[in-house]
Amino acid sequence: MHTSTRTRTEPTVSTAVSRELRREVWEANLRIPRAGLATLTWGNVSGVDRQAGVFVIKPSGVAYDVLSEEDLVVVSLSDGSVVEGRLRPSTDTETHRSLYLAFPSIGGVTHTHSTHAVAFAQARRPIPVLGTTHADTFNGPVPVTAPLTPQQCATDYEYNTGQVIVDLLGRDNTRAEEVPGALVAHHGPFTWGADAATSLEHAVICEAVAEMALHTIALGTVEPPQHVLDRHFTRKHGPNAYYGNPPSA
Ligand SMILES: O=C(CO)[C@@H](O)[C@@H](O)COP(=O)(O)O
Repeated sequence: MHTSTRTRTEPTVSTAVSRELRREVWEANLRIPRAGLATLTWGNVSGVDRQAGVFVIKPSGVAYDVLSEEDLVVVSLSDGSVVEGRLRPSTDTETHRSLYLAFPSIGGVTHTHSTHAVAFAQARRPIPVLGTTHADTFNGPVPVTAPLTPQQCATDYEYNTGQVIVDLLGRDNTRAEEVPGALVAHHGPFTWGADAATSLEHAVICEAVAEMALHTIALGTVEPPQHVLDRHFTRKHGPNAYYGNPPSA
């Protein structure tokens, strides 16, 4: 189903999730190709409604240019079953679910195969913090997991792909908030955030800092001063943040 020739279906009324969440997840998925983060259909975004106990995710293998809001699939957070939708959900659905279950404050997850982040994942190297662009968003290197074992691949492969990230972050929700993404070894980046749109934004940043890091490594790296990095992270996060303006301003 990689082609762009699927015809759009007529909208149906959804009952399992709000129109707002469905719209937000749909828009975040459309931003994957617009941000240059995916070849073909190599990326997916989801968003969770914890009160309803479900999350909404892109269907597997559907081209972004024909993806409709009604194509999205609603999945149970507790057991991964499809609650609503006529298409098969993303093959990465269980990875998203394991991240939602491990980190209670995240509201959205994005997975892509963006080129520079994948290069680090394939080299099995974390993306190092080399400057303030990185430190603005990630309070530390973007870490890389261990490769999955034969056992982890044989059973529950996609769920285990999430679990190696969860293990990497020590099952620590605060750490997941401060480092909102990780590289799965030989696979690629998963990022998350307070909602689907923020998880997508973190995927954009992850790719940008990976590209910058590769260029810096080619030139020769210099250890950045930690106090400058800390200053940048705290400008945007925590009680003393002062970056940006509220949407209403
Ligand atoms: O890793 C892969 C494929 O190897 C997937 O993330 C990517 O192709 C997206 O899959 P879906 O179309 O979401 O099932």
